[in-house]
Parts: sequence; structure tokens; C-alpha cells
Amino acid sequence: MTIPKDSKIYVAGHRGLVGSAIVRRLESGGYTNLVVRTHQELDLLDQASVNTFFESEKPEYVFLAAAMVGGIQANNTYPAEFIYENLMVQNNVMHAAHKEGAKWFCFLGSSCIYPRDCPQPIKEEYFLSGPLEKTNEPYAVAKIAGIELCNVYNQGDGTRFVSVMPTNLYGPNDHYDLAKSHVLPALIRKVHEAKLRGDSELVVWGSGKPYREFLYVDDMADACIFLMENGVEEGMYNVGVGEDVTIRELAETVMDVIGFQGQIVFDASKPDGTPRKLMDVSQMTGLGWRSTTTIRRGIDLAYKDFLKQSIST
Ligand SMILES: NC(=O)C1=CN([C@@H]2O[C@H](COP(=O)(O)OP(=O)(O)OC[C@H]3O[C@@H](n4cnc5c(N)ncnc54)[C@H](OP(=O)(O)O)[C@@H]3O)[C@@H](O)[C@H]2O)C=CC1
Ligand SMILES: C[C@H]1O[C@H](OP(=O)(O)OP(=O)(O)OC[C@H]2O[C@@H](n3cnc4c(=O)[nH]c(N)nc43)[C@H](O)[C@@H]2O)[C@@H](O)[C@@H](O)C1=O
Repeated sequence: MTIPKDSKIYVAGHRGLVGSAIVRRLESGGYTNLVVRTHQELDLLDQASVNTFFESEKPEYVFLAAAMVGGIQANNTYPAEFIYENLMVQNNVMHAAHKEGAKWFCFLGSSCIYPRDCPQPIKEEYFLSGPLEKTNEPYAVAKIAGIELCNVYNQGDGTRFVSVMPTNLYGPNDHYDLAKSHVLPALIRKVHEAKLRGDSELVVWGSGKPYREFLYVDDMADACIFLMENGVEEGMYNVGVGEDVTIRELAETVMDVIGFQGQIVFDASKPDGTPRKLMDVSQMTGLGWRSTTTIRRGIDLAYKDFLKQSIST
């Protein structure tokens, strides 16, 4: 399906990890009519402002990459904010897009919507088949409500809603605040600082035994735009690389890329979270999409971005 390059496309959350990658990918793909608003310009928690924005801009395509997002500790510390803000933002944006006649909408879910003890790799059909992981249940419940909203709106006419379920993401514009970040940016920062201090140890949370799958964010953006350009009009799609590593292996790779040779020490007072959440990505590969960035190359690129962010702050 050919999408005119001057189609009006709204990217919500365009300064975040995923939103900024979607903007990069749209711009490099020749799209010329992007609409963006900073958090300060448009608070997506405010339904009236969101309605006014959609009434005046009437975007044809929408990528919802604005959300309250964080790692295991942030999710554990702010459960009320994670469910409340995500429900509000997604309800406001999806409903306004539907009301104002957007053609196509991409909702960003997460791999944590699947049951904690799912068979691996996780197929889309395992959705709602068992209990969730407790460390991110409020966030997951909000995302599950978003997926359901996409499904029920698709039962009628109007906007076509597609939901994508990314695995753990990383890359440019990630967040390096250790209390809130995900594991990969946290390890980049910790290893960098340990190297600068000349430490002999690196503290890694939990047991190091959980498995996680890591997707470079530009590949994630590419997957979203692939779905838009290929006329995919409904359904949920796992997006990942199809293989995972243990947290210990991840820490070793980050140490290797950054050039730090200390001893890994595990902090058992911190939670492990889900033991494993490897995505089955055969729906996406069946459509003709697969990720292209290896984890080593991705960590190298992310580390360069971290250094750039450190210099500019
Ligand atoms: N990062 C990951 O590993 C994963 C992310 N996802 C999903 O991808 C999507 C994007 O996540 P990611 O890019 O990592 O998150 P980020 O935190 O990097 O970006 C989120 C963006 O949303 C904006 N935002 C948040 N609340 C509001 C609001 N009330 N009004 C306006 N803007 C707001 C933020 O602006 P500001 O910073 O100014 O508040 C920020 O720019 C989310 O839906 C997330 O659940 C899914 C799986 C994994
Ligand atoms: C994307 C996904 O992200 C979140 O789920 P998560 O994958 O469990 O989150 P995480 O990246 O923070 O941790 C992954 C693993 O890594 C270990 N770990 C080691 N050392 C550090 C460390 O220094 N920081 C962090 N954050 N984790 C560490 C940590 O103990 C855990 O075992 C969800 O909240 C949910 O929001 C979601 O969708």
C-alpha cells in the first residue's frame, strides 16, 4: 500500500526513546507532514486539550508512543501512576483519534501483558491466558485495556487500530536514571562509571538468571512503519529479535563493549521479575519483517548516545 508522503502523521511522545525513533524513521522514509507536541505543549492526561488538538489537527495516522514507562523498580515504586497515567493517556488519544476520523493508529503495548509463566517463545494467542508478573501488573493491566480498546473499535467502521508488543527496547534517547531505568541503560551507566572510578566490582540487581530479549529501538520504529506501509489494519504483533540472553550474559556483553573487567556481584535484595519473556516473532517474520541490529552493535550505538547525553548535561 502506498501512503502519500504528505499524509498528516501524529507521533505522540516524539521526544522519548520510541517516539524519537519513529520520527527518525518517518523522516528518513520521506514523510514530510509530521505533527508533534511536547508534554509541556499538550498534556495527554487532559482529555479536553487532547480533543481540541485532534479537532484542529485531524491527523490521518497516529503512533502512540507517549506513556509512563520505567524499569522494574519504577514499576514497583509507582504502581498507581503506572496504571492511572497509562489508562488516561491511551483512552484520551485513542478515543479522540477515533472520533476525529484518523485512518490508522499504532498502539504501543509491551511484552509484559502476557502471563508471567507463559510457554516460551510467547505467541500472541497466549494473551489473557494466565496471571501476570506482579512487579508490573498495574502497567500491564493498562496496556491490556489499550489492546482491548483497539480490538473493539476495530469491530466498527473508522480508524483501524494495530497494537504492537515490543520486547525490552534500548537505544538513543533512553533514560539513564538508575532508580527508574530499564536494565540495559542502567548497565551502560553503571559499567561506564565503574570503569572511570577503576572499580573492581559491578553490582547487578537480582540473581542474573532471568532471561530478557533486547531490541534496538530503530528496529522497533521500522517495524511500526512496516505495518503502516503494508496496510496491516488490525491485530496484535509481537516485535522482538527472537532470541534472549540472561542478565549475567547481558552484563558481560556491556562490560566487554565498554572495556571494563571487574567482578559481577549480584544484589539479591532487588527483584528478578519475570523469569523469561521471549517473544515468538513469527507473525512479523511471516509478513516479511525482521530486526537487523545485533545486540553488540546496538549496545555500541547506545553507549555512544549515552556518552553524547553525558557531555550535553
Ligand atoms: N522502553 C522499553 O523498553 C519499552 C517500551 N514500550 C512502550 O513503548 C512506548 C514508548 O516508550 P518509551 O519511548 O520507552 O518511553 P519514554 O519514557 O522514552 O517516552 C515516553 C514519552 O511520552 C511522553 N509523555 C508521557 N506522559 C505524557 C503526557 N501525559 N503528555 C504528553 N506526553 C507524555 C514523555 O514526555 P516527558 O518525558 O516530557 O514526560 C516521553 O517523551 C510506551 O507505550 C511503552 O510502554 C514497550 C516495551 C518496552
Ligand atoms: C520493558 C519491561 O521493563 C520492565 O520489566 P523488566 O524487564 O523486568 O525490567 P528491567 O529492565 O528493569 O529489569 C530486567 C531485569 O534486569 C535486572 N537488573 C539487573 N541490574 C539492573 C539494574 O541496574 N537496573 C534495572 N532496572 N534492572 C536490573 C532486574 O532485576 C530484572 O531481573 C517492566 O517494568 C515493564 O515495564 C516492561 O514492559
